[in-house]
Amino acid sequence: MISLHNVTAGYGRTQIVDDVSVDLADGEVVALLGRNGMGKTTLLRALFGLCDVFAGTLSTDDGALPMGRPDGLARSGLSFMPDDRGVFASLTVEENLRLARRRGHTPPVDVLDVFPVLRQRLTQPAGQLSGGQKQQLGLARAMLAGERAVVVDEFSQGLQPSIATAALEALRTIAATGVTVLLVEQGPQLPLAFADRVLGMVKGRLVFDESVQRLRADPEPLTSLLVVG
Ligand SMILES: Nc1ncnc2c1ncn2[C@@H]1O[C@H](COP(=O)(O)OP(=O)(O)OP(=O)(O)O)[C@@H](O)[C@H]1O
Repeated sequence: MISLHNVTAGYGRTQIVDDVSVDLADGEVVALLGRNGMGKTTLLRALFGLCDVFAGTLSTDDGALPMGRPDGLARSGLSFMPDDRGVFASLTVEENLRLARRRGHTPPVDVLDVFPVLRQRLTQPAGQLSGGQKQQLGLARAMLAGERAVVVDEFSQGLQPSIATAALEALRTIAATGVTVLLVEQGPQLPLAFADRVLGMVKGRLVFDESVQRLRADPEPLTSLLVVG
């Protein structure tokens, strides 16, 4: 279990994320949804120290995790793909992948099978990749590094639907080994097909926490969350 307690965060004096608490189970695939500007990215950034954290804690069953310390979280097996994808432009695809790999940890998927274009471009600098290819490299890196949790912002940005589906199938396989997966996604389609649970954010607060099983039967709450009223 990964638990966030009373996380409040923002930029400078501006508070964006407002007192967010949530538990994420081992092996669970959770989608964080909400309209533009509601604070989804800021919540993920808070965990990994990429904005100002005013209050809150992050913990697992084993104890507290160093919220806001990307190096400490990486050592604890939490990986993060930020919205700019977090790849090293001057390093080759192969070097980017090698740096993400954790010693002693082999994910249950071969990322080069999930993203075949990366195999063709192993020797190319990541900076020369297209936007969609960088997204695939960022996801591959997150999959390699996430021994305990994989956290991904703007999951399907720039991905062809078939690649997004392959990536989600891979993340499900990874989750089946007990890794927690948390994804920010724009639309409801992929979460409804692949996630276990949907969290909804409005104006920095989590206002919605529902199993996908229930949402498949009645998607109306999702529509209210995502459509500008
Ligand atoms: N670096 C920043 N400095 C100040 N305000 C920011 C910064 N980044 C984002 N914000 C503001 O924080 C609020 C929440 O933005 P955030 O990116 O977290 O939302 P989001 O739900 O992820 O939306 P989107 O899907 O558009 O990325 C917005 O009002 C945004 O303008």
